[in-house]
Amino acid sequence: MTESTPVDWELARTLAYRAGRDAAGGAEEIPLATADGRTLAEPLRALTDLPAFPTSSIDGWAVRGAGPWRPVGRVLAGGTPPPLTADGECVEIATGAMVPDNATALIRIEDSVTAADGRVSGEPRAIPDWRLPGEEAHRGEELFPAGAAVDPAVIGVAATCGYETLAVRSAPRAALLVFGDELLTSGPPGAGRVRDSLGPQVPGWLRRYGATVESVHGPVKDTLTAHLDAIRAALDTADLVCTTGGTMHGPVDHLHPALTELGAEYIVNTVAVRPGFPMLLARVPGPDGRPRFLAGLPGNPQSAVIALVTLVAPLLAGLQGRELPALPSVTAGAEVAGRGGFTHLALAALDASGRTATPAGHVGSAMLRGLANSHGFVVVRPGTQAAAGDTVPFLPLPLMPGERP
Ligand SMILES: Nc1nc2c(c(=O)[nH]1)N[C@H]1C(S)=C(S)[C@@H](COP(=O)(O)OP(=O)(O)OC[C@H]3O[C@@H](n4cnc5c(N)ncnc54)[C@H](O)[C@@H]3O)O[C@H]1N2
Ligand code: MOO
Repeated sequence: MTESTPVDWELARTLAYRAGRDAAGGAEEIPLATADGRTLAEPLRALTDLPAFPTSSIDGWAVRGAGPWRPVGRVLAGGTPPPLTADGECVEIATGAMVPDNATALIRIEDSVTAADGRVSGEPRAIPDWRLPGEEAHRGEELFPAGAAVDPAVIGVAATCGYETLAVRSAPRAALLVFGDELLTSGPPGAGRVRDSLGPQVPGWLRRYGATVESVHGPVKDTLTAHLDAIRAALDTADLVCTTGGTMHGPVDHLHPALTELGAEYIVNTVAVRPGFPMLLARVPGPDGRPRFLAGLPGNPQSAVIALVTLVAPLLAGLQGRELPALPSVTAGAEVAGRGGFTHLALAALDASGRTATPAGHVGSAMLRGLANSHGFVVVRPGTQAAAGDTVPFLPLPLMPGERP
């Protein structure tokens, strides 16, 4: 039986993050439109001035000198206009069109009058109605550093600059193995059997933390041989294998013996956190010599999610070359008990302002109802407790906008 001293919760996050960062994957060049959710492997620099040319922001007239002006042509978006050659000339100009050389002002169509002889008069606005080259960015300027998350807006900026592809970190590949002969994969629970609630749930969390999910298998039979075979097969294609259940030392808990057999090295073996303390993270030699990781998530479903937010999220952040996110502070909406020498992660829902977190109900480690009604966890550090009104750290779940009322 493997006895170990639980690692402080903050330290466990840091150790998981560093392990990921030290093994961060290579870079790949992928089409821009497919880069959402990835991480920049190199700084993104402006390829040209932005805008790249003086650009009209109105429909109207580009004029030279004092009016009235004689129209000598028309310039539409996409064209390259000839210069205005003399004072008193103007061209009709469309929004987005390149402003001709020698233009001294732009006049909005609604601010202009065209006389019977065709000449145009009018007043330019006080704030010029065109955008100058380099107003948004200068050629070569760093717009986002390496390690920045790519989101739709970043993709938009890259497209504006003229990129077709982006150099991004390879997405970590994850696999999930569900242990437990008592688990049903269909129908309602009863007669000693429970439904597997982690096989269907964990892949979604892994994807939200930036991993691709290569395979999900389970329930894996409760024998050491079956565990070993399943872990070895998963390691063939995955950088990270997550297992659920079997983290303790019961008669059919085979994870620790399997890790010994595989020559794994513990990065974290049990964490001083409630719920979730039997969680673990190990480095396993991969078939190609590159390090692979195994995260042992406890079988109790809420504890499994706590292991994801505690160990797997930082590991994946590190593997993707991202920063370890700092925890925001919120106000506790009610008292949150401490857990002695352990950190307490208490499920809580944020109010509409996002600043006050009120502890949820139905938060037993075997329950998921509290999780599904929470935005994350209030963090109560060892030897402390939180009173209503106290400022406390908050560990958010990776939710999408609109997923909680
Ligand atoms: N003697 C002790 N026993 C236990 C302790 C302890 O300190 N001393 N700690 C408890 C804690 S805390 C946890 S957490 C669990 C962790 O156990 P395992 O990781 O070995 O998980 P299992 O024994 O396989 O399962 C525990 C529990 O969770 C249910 N389960 C498992 N997998 C799933 C799943 N995919 N979907 C839904 N439910 C699942 C399983 O049926 C058990 O009820 O150990 C405690 N015991
Ligand atoms: O991790 Mo256990 O409760 O702490 O379920």
